[in-house]
Amino acid sequence: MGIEVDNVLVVTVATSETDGFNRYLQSAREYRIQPTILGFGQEWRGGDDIKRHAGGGWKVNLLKEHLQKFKDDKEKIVLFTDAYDVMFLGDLRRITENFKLTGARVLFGAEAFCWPDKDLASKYPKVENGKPYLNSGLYIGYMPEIMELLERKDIQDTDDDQLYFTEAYLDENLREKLKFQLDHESQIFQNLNGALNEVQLHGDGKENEIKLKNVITHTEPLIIHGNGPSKIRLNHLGNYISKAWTPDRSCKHCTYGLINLTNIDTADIPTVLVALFIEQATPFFEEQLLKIHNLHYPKERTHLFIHNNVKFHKDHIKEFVEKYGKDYLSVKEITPEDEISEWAARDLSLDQCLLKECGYYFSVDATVHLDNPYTLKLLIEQNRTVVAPLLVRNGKAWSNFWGALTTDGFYSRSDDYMDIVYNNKRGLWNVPFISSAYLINGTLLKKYDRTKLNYVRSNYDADMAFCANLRDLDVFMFVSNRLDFGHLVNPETYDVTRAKPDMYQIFENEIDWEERYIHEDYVENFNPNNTAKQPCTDVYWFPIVSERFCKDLIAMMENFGSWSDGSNKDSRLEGGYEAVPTRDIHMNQVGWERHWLYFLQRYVRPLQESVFIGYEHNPPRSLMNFVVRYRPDEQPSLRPHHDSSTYTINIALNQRGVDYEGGGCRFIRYNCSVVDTKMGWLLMHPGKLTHYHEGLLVTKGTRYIMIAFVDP
Ligand SMILES: O=C(O)CCC(=O)C(=O)O
Ligand SMILES: [Fe+2]
Repeated sequence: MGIEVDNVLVVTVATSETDGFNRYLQSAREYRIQPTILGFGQEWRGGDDIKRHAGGGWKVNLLKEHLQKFKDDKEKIVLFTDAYDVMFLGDLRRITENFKLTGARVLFGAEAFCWPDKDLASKYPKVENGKPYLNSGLYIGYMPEIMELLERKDIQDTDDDQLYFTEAYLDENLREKLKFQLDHESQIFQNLNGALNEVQLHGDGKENEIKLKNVITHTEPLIIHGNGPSKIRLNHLGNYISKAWTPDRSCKHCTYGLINLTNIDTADIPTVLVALFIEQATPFFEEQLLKIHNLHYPKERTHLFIHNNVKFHKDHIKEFVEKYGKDYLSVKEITPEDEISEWAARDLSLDQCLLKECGYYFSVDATVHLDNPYTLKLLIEQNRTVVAPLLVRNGKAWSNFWGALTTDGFYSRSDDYMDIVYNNKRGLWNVPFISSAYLINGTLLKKYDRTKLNYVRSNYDADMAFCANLRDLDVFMFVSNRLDFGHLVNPETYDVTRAKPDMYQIFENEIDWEERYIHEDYVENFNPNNTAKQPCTDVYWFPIVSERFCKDLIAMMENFGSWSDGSNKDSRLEGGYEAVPTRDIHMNQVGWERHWLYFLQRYVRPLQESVFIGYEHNPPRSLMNFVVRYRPDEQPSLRPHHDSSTYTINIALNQRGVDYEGGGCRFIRYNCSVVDTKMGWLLMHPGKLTHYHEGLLVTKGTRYIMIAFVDP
């Protein structure tokens, strides 16, 4: 074709560095295109709102002025594009080749809507295929024709540029004279508005590039323009196209603009305001706080802002602040008594960040567990205006981002949502909604005050309002799953009217539950190099639950308080009679039976199967599940007996020598006692025939054990 790409002048207008502008530049760099940027650093003069196409005459005037010095170069080609909502998808050679093939001397992008004056639609020539109407965000042409078009008549800065070019195009004589055409079928220009269903992504393994195809016109557009309301879709496509993410699954745009905080003196590390929001009672909150505290980021560069709206968590916050508060640069605490709403508190936290001249703002909700202590550092190093770590409820598709939006701004699932949530795809994703935890660069807070950047909007909750505002400001929201950062706990069934409500969360938040309540050495029980401890014949001894479990279970029982009276009459049992009564409380009396049975199946059964080989009963059946209390002045011991079980488990809930003296379990046939029981360890023994046993005398204090008669 004989076109020198350096004879193409690529021009755009951008007044400031926005996320969209950075994306535009990155796409240009990807195809070795060097655009000239007009208007940079200036106040926008082209009318109210660049995005709505109203106005924009300034762009025409800037270009006209800029081209003066080139206007005698008749062979020069001018390619004009908008900037904030445009990406290059191919290089200048392909763009100019396709241009030449059209035979036009001036070629504008086409779109589905006649804008800004829809009454002009009837004046347009009919087209068979493709889009009929002119869009002025993307165009290309030879210098003489472009100049003639630009100089056709005066245009005010605030006049509408699209109307200006439309009028020229609708002038049939001029159209003929300038060989002025529209790219109806997107040979080069893809305006996205009104064409959302026409474009698809196709992986091209050979070129290791994901290509945009127009499946209606069967073309591969080379420049895309997210005009009007199609920006959200462009943001989505932009995660892939322009080699942002390649078919070999590498995230190329992830590494763009990274900064490095390693080897920086602490004094030079940017300050961060960590804003913590406790808006509803949330399980495993103590761990949540510790994970924030354990972030590898200097505390002397960290401000804390805490909005606690939940009385239940007051003590957690109090303890935390008392213990660690002094480590931080500052701590600001808003309590439930302050009665400040979520949106107001979030607004306040942004102001607090400004007040402290923070480098970054990091918002974290009570449900967020930052398991990766490098999260904050990594997010800062990612160097985006707004970036969230991907957080997902364990084993669920519930996450802290939305991949797409409905037209009224609510949740909609993008085609890649599951792949991202399950980490089938790893990368940095520009999405329309994030929540729960996100980092904001302090420069954004300086740029927009609380009239633009806030958490208030009717019908929207605080998060949705904030994201809607960010979208309106064309600020990108990225969510990253380049690494694992943490997870979300599920607060839905958390019932703080119970004593120790976290104990009840074994189903909804199993992994957190396990982390807190299962003995740290539990997995060692399955280490093939270990043989199970056997303090008496066929009595096995396993670490199973944490000290916290023991304490919480005792607290659940003592809170309930109605211990049985130790007589043979027991209305809780089917027969109403207990031959060998203890002072006890059954699991079902504290609403914990279902949980306990699950615990038996999940944690106890595998232990049983590992020592009593060949006996399998899944799920284990157990009707008698209870906590026993021994006291010298109440019931201090239990006479010899058999249990109605295939096997019995007996968990020590407190400590001999600390909480009580004496006690233990004696197996009479073997003349063998286990007295040095260990908190959180269980004894497992056959219930009948061979293991006739008794509970030994407690001489001082209180002994608690947890008993289950499995498979009676
Ligand atoms: O005190 C003990 O350890 C034994 C308790 C017992 O055997 C039972 O409750 O059935
Ligand atoms: Fe027993």
